[in-house]
Amino acid sequence: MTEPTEKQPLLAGIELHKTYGSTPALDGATLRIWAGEIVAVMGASGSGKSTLLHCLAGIVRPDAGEVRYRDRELSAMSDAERSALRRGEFGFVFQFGQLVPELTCLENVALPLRLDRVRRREAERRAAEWLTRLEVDDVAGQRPGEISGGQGQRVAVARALVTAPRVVFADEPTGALDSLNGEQVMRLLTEAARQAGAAVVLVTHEPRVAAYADREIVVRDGRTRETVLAPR
Ligand SMILES: Nc1ncnc2c1ncn2[C@@H]1O[C@H](COP(=O)(O)OP(=O)(O)OP(=O)(O)O)[C@@H](O)[C@H]1O
Repeated sequence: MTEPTEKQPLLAGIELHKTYGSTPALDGATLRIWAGEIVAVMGASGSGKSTLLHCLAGIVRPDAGEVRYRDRELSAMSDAERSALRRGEFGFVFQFGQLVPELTCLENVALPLRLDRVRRREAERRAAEWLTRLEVDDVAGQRPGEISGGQGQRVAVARALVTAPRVVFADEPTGALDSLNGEQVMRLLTEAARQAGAAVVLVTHEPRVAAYADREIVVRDGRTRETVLAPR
């Protein structure tokens, strides 16, 4: 694969259309993500934000339009290739951390590495480093049911970043948190992603959360519109 350049985005969804039954979710949405940038996808409930994120991440196949990661078209990949791409290059954070309740926080963060056959000791060493970066090393030995929502989201961010992804998809990562915890999660998520050089696609309807991004895209009735190009 060629390196993304100034002229080539890392990830692009072009003229995406997606209909669920008779409900149009995307109606010609276009979004280009450049390496290392943080993009907020905003819009009203039901406007198509999550569907756009799922198409870009190769989770949902658009009815029309194309999604390109570097120089590869996702629809031309086999399911196995797409899931390898998601595991190797992408990280995910959702509204409710979706940590495995039976595992400790350390084991949760180490899990993606273990699935990639990294040996336990090495996986747990790297997981512990990420818990420290997200300022939740003190909950390493606890299970998700024993920690707060904010701590859980920080553990989920650590798990998303532990595999050194090129793109982190975050769908309302602070949606279940109060504003103080939400701000903390956003600060740590964006600092960690910038340090790691990962791009972030951040779906949110909160302007305060979107303020952490370099750029905002608004989705309305399944179509995208760029509003702000803020200098860093
Ligand atoms: N799996 C699905 N099956 C049927 N309809 C769906 C499905 N996913 C989304 N939709 C519909 O597609 C439209 C866009 O939904 P989407 O979840 O992408 O919007 P959103 O902007 O992320 O909304 P929210 O902010 O409420 O999460 C909505 O009308 C929704 O009801």
